Amino acid sequence: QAILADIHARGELRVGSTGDYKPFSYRAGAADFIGLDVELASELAQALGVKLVIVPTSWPTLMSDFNAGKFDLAWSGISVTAERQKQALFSISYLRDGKTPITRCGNEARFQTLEQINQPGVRLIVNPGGTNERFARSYAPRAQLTVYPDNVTIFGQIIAGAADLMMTDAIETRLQQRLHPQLCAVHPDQPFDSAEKAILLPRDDAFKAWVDQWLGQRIADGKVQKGLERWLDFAWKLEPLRQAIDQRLLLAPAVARAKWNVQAPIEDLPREAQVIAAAVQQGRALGLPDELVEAVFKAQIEASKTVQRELYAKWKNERAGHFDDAPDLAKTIRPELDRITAQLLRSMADNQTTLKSAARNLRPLEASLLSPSAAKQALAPFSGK
Ligand SMILES: O=C(O)C(=O)C[C@]1(C(=O)O)C=C[C@@H](O)C=C1
Repeated sequence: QAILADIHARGELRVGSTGDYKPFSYRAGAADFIGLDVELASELAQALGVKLVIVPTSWPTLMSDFNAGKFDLAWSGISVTAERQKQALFSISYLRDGKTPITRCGNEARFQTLEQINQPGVRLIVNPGGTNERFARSYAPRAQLTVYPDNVTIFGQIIAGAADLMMTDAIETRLQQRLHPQLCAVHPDQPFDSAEKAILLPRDDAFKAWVDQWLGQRIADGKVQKGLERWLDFAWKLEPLRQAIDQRLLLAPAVARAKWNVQAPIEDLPREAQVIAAAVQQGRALGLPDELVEAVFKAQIEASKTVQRELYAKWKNERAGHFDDAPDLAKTIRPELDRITAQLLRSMADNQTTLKSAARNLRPLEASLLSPSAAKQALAPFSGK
C-alpha cells in the first residue's frame, strides 16, 4: 500500500467529510462544503500538488465508507477514539476540545462545576446518542435530564427557559454563543474533560509521517488556531438564506429548457402573481412584512427571467433543438420552487435584523457562474444599508 503514490497518480486527494459539523464541515450545496477542516484539507491537497475532492460521508457510515476505500482520509471534526483506532490511524491532533456548559447569560456562576450541575433542581438538556448524552449521564446523574432529539433547535430550548443548560463540545458552545447573544458558554477554555480532534488516516506509515509533518507545521505557526477563530466568526446563520437564493436561481436553466421545448414565453405573469401572493401569505405567519417579501420574491423572479432570457438568446443563436432531459415544469420544477419559497422565508425570518445588508456577508452565489447579472438582481434586496 503506497497511498502517496496513489494520490499522485490519481491527481486527487479524496477527503471524506460529514458536512454537518460547524465550524469543521458544513455542506452548503450539493458539491459545496465549507468549514475549517475543508479549508485545511484544500491546503493539504495543494501541498501535495493535487486536486481536492470532497467525498460526502456520515457519522454512522464513516468507518464503513473508510474501509470500503471511498476516500484517502476523513477530516470533519473527527475525535480520536479507541474504537476508530482499531481500524485506522490518526494524525497528530490539531485541536483539543471537551465538554463544557452553555446557559442563558447571567446564569454562568450557577454552573461552573459538575458538583453545581449534578443537582436535582438543575434542568439539563442533551441531544441523544452521542458523547454529550454519555457525559451527562455519567457526570450529572442527579440532574433533571431532558433528552431532546433536534440538534438545530435544542439551543432555542435553553433560550426559551425550557432548560437551564446543555453540556457539549466547547467549540460548539463558542459557536452557539456567537449565533445567540442570549447564550453564554461557561469556561470554554477549561472544559470538564478532553478529547482530541485529528485526521482519520489509512494504515500507511509514510503517508501518516507526511501528513503529521505538514499538520505540525500549521499548528506551530498558529494557522490552525487563526482558521478556527475565523470559522467561528463566519456568518453561519446566513448560509440557509444564501442556499435558498442560490438553489432557486440554479433551477432557472431547467425552467428555460422546459419552456423552450414547447416554445413558451419566458414570462408568465399569472404564475408570478401566484408565487408572490403565496410567499406574502406564508411570510405573514413568520412575522415578515408584506413589502419585504414582495420585494425579495420580485427580485428572485426577475433574476430567474434574466438567466432564462440569456439562455433563450444563446439557443436561438445556436438553433438549438428539443431538450430531451428537460424536467416537467408543473410536476417537477414548480413544486421544487415552492419548497424553496418556504426555506427562503424561514431564513429571512431567522435573519430579520441583519437582512437588508446581508449580501456583504454572503459567499458568492454558485449561480453567479450562470449569470453574474442575475446573481446581482437576486441579491439586490439584501444589498442596502
Ligand atoms: O414558473 C415559471 O414559469 C418560471 O419561469 C419561474 C418564475 C419564477 O421565478 O417563479 C419566473 C418567471 C415566470 O414569469 C414565472 C415564474
